[in-house]
Amino acid sequence: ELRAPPEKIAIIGAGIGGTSAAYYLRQKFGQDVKIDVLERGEVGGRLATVTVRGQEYEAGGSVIHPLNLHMKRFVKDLGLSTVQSSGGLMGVYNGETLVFEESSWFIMNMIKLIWHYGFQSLRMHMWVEDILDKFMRIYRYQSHDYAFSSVERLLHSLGGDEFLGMLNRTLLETLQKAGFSEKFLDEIVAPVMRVNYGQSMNINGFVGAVSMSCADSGLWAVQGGNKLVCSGLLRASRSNLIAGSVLYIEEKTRTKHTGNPAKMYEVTYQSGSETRSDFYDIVLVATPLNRKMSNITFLNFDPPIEEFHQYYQHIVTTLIKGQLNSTLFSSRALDKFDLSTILTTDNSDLFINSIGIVSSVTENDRPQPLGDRGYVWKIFSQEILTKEQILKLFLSYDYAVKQPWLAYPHYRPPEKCPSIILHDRLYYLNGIECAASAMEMSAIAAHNAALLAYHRWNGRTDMIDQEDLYEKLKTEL
Ligand SMILES: Cc1cc2nc3c(=O)[nH]c(=O)nc-3n(C[C@H](O)[C@H](O)[C@H](O)COP(=O)(O)OP(=O)(O)OC[C@H]3O[C@@H](n4cnc5c(N)ncnc54)[C@H](O)[C@@H]3O)c2cc1C
Ligand SMILES: CC(C)=CCC/C(C)=C/CC/C(C)=C/CSC[C@H](N)C(=O)O
Repeated sequence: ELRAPPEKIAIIGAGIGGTSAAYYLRQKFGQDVKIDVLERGEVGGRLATVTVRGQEYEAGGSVIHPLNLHMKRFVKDLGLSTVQSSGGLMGVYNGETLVFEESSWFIMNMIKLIWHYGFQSLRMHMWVEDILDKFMRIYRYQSHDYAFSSVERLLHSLGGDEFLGMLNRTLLETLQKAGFSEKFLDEIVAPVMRVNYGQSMNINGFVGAVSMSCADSGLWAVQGGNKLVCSGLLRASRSNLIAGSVLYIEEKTRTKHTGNPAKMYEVTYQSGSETRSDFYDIVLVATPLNRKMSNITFLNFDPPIEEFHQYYQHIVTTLIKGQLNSTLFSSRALDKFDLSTILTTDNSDLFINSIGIVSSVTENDRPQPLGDRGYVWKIFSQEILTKEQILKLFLSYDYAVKQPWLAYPHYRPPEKCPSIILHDRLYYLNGIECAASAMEMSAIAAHNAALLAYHRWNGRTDMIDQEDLYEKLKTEL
């Protein structure tokens, strides 16, 4: 028998994690519960666009994998449209020369890859596919309402000791052990890690596999901007958005309107010049917990809630409309230069991680040049680019917009993921980023936290941390 639903739930953060949590909590707890989403910045968080000459471009989370089923479902349920991420040709620059260049002919490309790296790229594709196959089990578990109390248990249920092992070893160790050559790792794998996570092959093997999956075809984005999913989910869940920066969370005993005392969480937040607070039965924290990013203090918890010190990688996205100085990368002049993305090898002398032509959030086709002064290029770098650096990259440019981020965890295996259950009815979503940071990972964490909160509220421990779920659900068919 189910207990009466909670009266009020707070979610801190209106990024994809917080807004999908609102959506799944509404599904589980029904229409009567009041859901407040507290956000101190913009709805969308790390899903954000910037405007270049009147057009919007993704500056944060931009591409979505075709097998990211939560994101797919949100887009469908919210009636949004999608755009395909434009392919274009990719090259890899090592600071002196292009060590690899894609060809527009499929066969030619295959021959080039085999010539350079033997069958390593095919083996890599198979390695990623095997991991994705296991990863996809999460959708089955979640559709049957199963939840996990820790990131490690969730990953173990998907890929057993192999997945936990990937969290504890570097991608480099994992792939060397699997027999990949140094040349392939340096010229293909390391550049993919640099464009996606701004880090070397010393990240954990799991996030390495997630990052390599971006080489698959069929990547897509939301027409109008990925952040539209967040505002759509807030609306669909009929949550109440509160503009405010959460300062403290404290457990207190309150007398409910039934006259009974109950343990609740007091959430104190700054809204403009005012400090306000409210009481909640359940709280979900959907932002990375550290001083630099959220600065939330947990007051008077016994035992105290641990301090989180996870270091997030500083990355700068720069969008520039201009004419590329192609001679920086090759001897060919711009009219003969057909690459639209240039990745870089792990060379500390380079001041960029990658540079590529991007489409605006409304373009559904190949990117178009904006007027006569070239395409819009997206550059990822560790530091803010100086004018001199921009002038090295471009023959001319007429607009540059820079967006710095604390983007994703600085991965340093072995990873110890933060707890999901911080206290009795206080949950933390972003611990999942220690395995891999991506929109879909936040959506998975949100669904899991909503199920976990629901089962724990109703005392349904049988739905939490079930072992051998894969086998159990197979025989259930
Ligand atoms: C440059 C870049 C490129 C990326 N590219 C991709 C990609 O192509 N594909 C992909 O899948 N992922 C990508 N990612 C990762 C993806 O964007 C993130 O994993 C995801 O958006 C995280 O969502 P979240 O809701 O968990 O966190 P966030 O989006 O960070 O949301 C947390 C929210 O909480 C708010 N907040 C923080 N503290 C407080 C407080 N005290 N009180 C109230 N509100 C607070 C913040 O303002 C923020 O809005 C990229 C990230 C970056 C930075
Ligand atoms: C979670 C799974 C199985 C797959 C997600 C794959 C994916 C889309 C990962 C995103 C990785 C990431 C942080 C990319 C950042 S850069 C993206 C893009 N190259 C750009 O130019 O913006």
